[in-house]
Amino acid sequence: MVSTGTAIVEFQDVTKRHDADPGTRAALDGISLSIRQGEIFGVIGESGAGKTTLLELINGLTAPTSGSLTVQGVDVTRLGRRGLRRLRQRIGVVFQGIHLLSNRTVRANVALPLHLARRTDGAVLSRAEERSAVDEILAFVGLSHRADFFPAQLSGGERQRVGLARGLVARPAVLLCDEPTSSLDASTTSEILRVLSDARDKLGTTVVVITHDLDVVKAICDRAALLERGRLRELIPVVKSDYRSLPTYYEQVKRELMP
Ligand SMILES: Nc1ncnc2c1ncn2[C@@H]1O[C@H](COP(=O)(O)OP(=O)(O)OP(=O)(O)O)[C@@H](O)[C@H]1O
Repeated sequence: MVSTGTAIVEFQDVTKRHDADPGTRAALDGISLSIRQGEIFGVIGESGAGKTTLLELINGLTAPTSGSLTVQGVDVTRLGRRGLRRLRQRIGVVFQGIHLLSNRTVRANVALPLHLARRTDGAVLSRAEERSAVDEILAFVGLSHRADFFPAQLSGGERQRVGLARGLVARPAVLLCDEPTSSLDASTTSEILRVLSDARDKLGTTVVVITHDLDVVKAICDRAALLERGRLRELIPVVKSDYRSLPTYYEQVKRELMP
């Protein structure tokens, strides 16, 4: 699926102050931008630029101090607790550190968002539907053979893919990812980028991804917002390469260490 051009997330003059003191710099200051349905949208900028705050606003984890923010046409600043819970069910998250439950299997970790939806809003899926949703998404991220493993038995890249499966299992309209490839080697990064590209192309998910790695932006993003000290410095249409053309780990070692 390609981007339809319809806005799915819209910031209008959004400012966020974490600190009530007007003397301190706002984490985000007068941000206006639209994220289009079906695109992979990068969020880049130096440490402290406001990237995580931007993601937390989309998810309703924190509220704007001023301005308006809509997700699928709904003004998130006007939502009560129940509305926010519903919003979060339509938004998958893969935050830094993943936080898998170490005493649960891969399958149980991935099923977690479905269980939470069941607890908060009654049974959404039957147990059989739930199991097949988990099986399908594990196949999608290439981890069917790890379903009954525990997180400690997995590699870092596999754990990250479990995090992506958990973020996608409820088939969210939007997937928010904070540094999904940090501290992964080149080949593992490529695997993660394939899953994100497939999520957009095959599941129609809109993906918003924070990254410090500009190769990641070039490989999968349609556009990227460059934040600087809380302001939108540039909105960049990305001239894409392809995640499959990223150098392998061996090629990187050769280039950097064996010139
Ligand atoms: N909960 C909070 N309370 C107070 N200040 C905060 C809070 N969260 C973030 N900030 C401040 O808001 C600004 C933006 O932080 P944010 O985490 O959004 O930046 P970032 O671009 O994600 O940084 P990094 O790349 O280091 O994760 C920073 O000055 C930060 O110190």
